[in-house]
Amino acid sequence: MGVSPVIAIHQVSHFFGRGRLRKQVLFDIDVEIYPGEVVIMSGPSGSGKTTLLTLIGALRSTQTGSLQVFNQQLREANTRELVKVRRYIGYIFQAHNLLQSLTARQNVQMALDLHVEIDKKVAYQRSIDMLAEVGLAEWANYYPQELSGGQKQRVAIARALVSHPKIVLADEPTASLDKQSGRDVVELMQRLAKQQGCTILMVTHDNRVLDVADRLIHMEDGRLSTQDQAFGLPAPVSP
Ligand SMILES: Nc1ncnc2c1ncn2[C@@H]1O[C@H](COP(=O)(O)OP(=O)(O)OP(=O)(O)O)[C@@H](O)[C@H]1O
Repeated sequence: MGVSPVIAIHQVSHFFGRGRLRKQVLFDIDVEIYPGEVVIMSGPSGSGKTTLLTLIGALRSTQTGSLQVFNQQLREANTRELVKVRRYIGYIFQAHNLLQSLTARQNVQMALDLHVEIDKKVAYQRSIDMLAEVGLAEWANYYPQELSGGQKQRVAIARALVSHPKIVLADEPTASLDKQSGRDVVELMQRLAKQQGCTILMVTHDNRVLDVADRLIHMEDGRLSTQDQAFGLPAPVSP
């Protein structure tokens, strides 16, 4: 028996607006993503990448087709089911949306608040350890405005990974970072994901980081095309 996909999307379309303003932004999306894969999605601005990411993240309702995450069908799922799915997903979205009034450690620990089974002391220690993993041990008690862009992005990564999610969804995690910090951030995500065995789906325009992917997928005008291998190389022909 083969490994089952952690994300299975079949014939998913998406529409925004109503009546005359109704506009289709996703067309018959079909894709399966497997445990432990690092998948990078590229594509022009406005092509529908963020929309697809928020559907997979159970942050928006699936309107048509079938979208299964951890074998849970998200189309017509109720709030309780959606919340349950979200608990196993780490989100790294644009502008890192850290809470300015919380320290780096508190921002990270917040992600564990959903997990009532984790004792507060354990949550505290795990947050400190996770910050150390991303190279910010010394910065745990600093506030976001005291950190550089790259450091803030690393706090966001620590927050996304501290609960050991099964899936990490990242929307342009290297935006606003210089070349080296962008590289560092992506390699860090890749390393931590491999350590924790989680799946990463990352949207990026940044050609400099494509090589961390196991697979590239491309969105254009709401349609997804896939390539079997990173770098768009043709698949080897079997003898
Ligand atoms: N809440 C919304 N209401 C109406 N239209 C929307 C909404 N969100 C996105 N759109 C439209 O849907 C299309 C796809 O947007 P989406 O943000 O998914 O693209 P994207 O590929 O992520 O772009 P970018 O790379 O610029 O973030 C765009 O035409 C956008 O204007």
